[in-house]
Amino acid sequence: MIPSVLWQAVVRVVPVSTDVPRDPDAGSQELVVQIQQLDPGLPLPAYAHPGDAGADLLAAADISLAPGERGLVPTGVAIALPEGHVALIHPRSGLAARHGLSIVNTPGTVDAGYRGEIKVLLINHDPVEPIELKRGDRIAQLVIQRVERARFVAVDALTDTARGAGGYGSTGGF
Ligand SMILES: O=c1ccn([C@H]2C[C@H](O)[C@@H](COP(=O)(O)OP(=O)(O)OP(=O)(O)O)O2)c(=O)[nH]1
Ligand SMILES: [Mg+2]
Repeated sequence: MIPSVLWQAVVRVVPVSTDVPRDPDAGSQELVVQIQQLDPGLPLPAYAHPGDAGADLLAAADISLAPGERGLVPTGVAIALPEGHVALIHPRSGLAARHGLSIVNTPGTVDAGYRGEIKVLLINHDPVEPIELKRGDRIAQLVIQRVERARFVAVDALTDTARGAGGYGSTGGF
């Protein structure tokens, strides 16, 4: 039996085994992701601040959305995510708050095996005002995460939990 303090020390020094490429100059937080510029005139997606979770995606075309209208907007980039990762396309809160701009399928899912152009399915939720977007505008943000793949095992009954089948407001609300 290893004492808890010693066990924690052991856990801390054991290197995590991973075959995901990492930039040796950028510390362990940065994952290297290959990106193809399908529209070389546009800057690459970028993080606005250190520590940001999302890299801003740019519109590769002008687009006008009438109230309630949606549109599939090209971003001019394709990526090759390392296996075991996903890129999620999230709305930008500023555009949502100011203009009612969101994403129909939020968050959009970019699979590790996808090599096509990343596109953003925008929607104008404003009931009155159209939204005019210009090529180069930052329209969404890409959050890259590790992801698990499940092996689904069929069983007759699931394990018991405190929540059980309660949901959809089972704990109350306002
Ligand atoms: O907002 C999005 C959502 C998806 N994709 C691309 C990447 C993703 O890997 C692929 C398929 O997306 P998804 O699985 O969500 O769509 P589907 O309707 O299930 O299509 P498919 O049958 O091709 O999987 O389309 C985007 O570029 N933007
Ligand atoms: Mg799919």
